[in-house]
Amino acid sequence: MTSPILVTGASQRIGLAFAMHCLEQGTPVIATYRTRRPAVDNLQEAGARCFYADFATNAGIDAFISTLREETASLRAIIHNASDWLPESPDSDPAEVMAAMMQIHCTTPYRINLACRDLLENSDSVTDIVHMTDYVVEKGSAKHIAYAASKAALENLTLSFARLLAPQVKVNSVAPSLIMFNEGDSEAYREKTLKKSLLGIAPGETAAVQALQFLLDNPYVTGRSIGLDGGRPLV
Ligand SMILES: NC(=O)C1=CN([C@@H]2O[C@H](COP(=O)(O)OP(=O)(O)OC[C@H]3O[C@@H](n4cnc5c(N)ncnc54)[C@H](OP(=O)(O)O)[C@@H]3O)[C@@H](O)[C@H]2O)C=CC1
Ligand SMILES: Nc1nc2c(c(=O)[nH]1)N=C([C@H](O)[C@@H](O)CO)CN2
Repeated sequence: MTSPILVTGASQRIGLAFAMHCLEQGTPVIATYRTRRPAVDNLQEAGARCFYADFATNAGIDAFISTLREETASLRAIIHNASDWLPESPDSDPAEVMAAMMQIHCTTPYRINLACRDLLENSDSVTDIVHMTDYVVEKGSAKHIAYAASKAALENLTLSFARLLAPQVKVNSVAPSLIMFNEGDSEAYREKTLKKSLLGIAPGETAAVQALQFLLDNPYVTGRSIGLDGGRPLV
């Protein structure tokens, strides 16, 4: 019996695309959502076990961990995808922005990895954790300072958990820059952002799905970050 892959934040975009990809490959999926969209119904109909989870509080994290442990005795992989891209703004409290960013991008993966490591180790084959970080870990961000810092913390978790869990569990990051725009992104923003990379495209979810599948398939990569950035560092 193939152990399931946990994908957090799977109600839309990259998380949804990877969850669907896993199901199409015949791999069971446990997916979390915070907003019940029609896509979650589609995911459920495709065979995923979908659970509500709001990681904004530690109680929310712990409630999901309890649900997960009731649901399965083993995991093939954990994909920490859930994320909020919060900018600094004049009407937001910097302390609240930093707390929210560290909660979703650092505390949530940290607590789930520690509480569920045995589910990954209860496997007769090597298993995986993947943290979805961000290109800005390398460069910082003037407009998403707390976000970038929290993703840098997540990147460091990759190093620590790779040390802690080897050789049974591989732990890596995928560090995207622009993958896909959000509804409401202006034409001016889109044009400006596309110019930030050598390849000048927004590749869409498939690029992220391919990177994630590469990490799950490759037996000799751990503690590393796969840059998914169209050559942005060279611009
Ligand atoms: N898209 C891009 O171009 C880029 C993406 N990345 C990273 O890749 C990953 C996927 O990106 P993308 O698909 O755009 O992500 P989204 O912005 O679509 O966020 C993914 C999901 O995270 C969930 N989420 C947010 N906050 C919480 C919370 N407190 N508790 C539980 N779930 C929460 C949301 O759930 P719901 O909608 O159900 O409320 C959302 O659907 C992210 O980690 C992102 O930072 C990095 C660089 C570029
Ligand atoms: N959780 C999210 N994180 C990020 C998103 C997003 O939509 N959701 N988008 C970006 C941008 O595409 C950026 O990489 C390019 O401007 C970054 N993080």
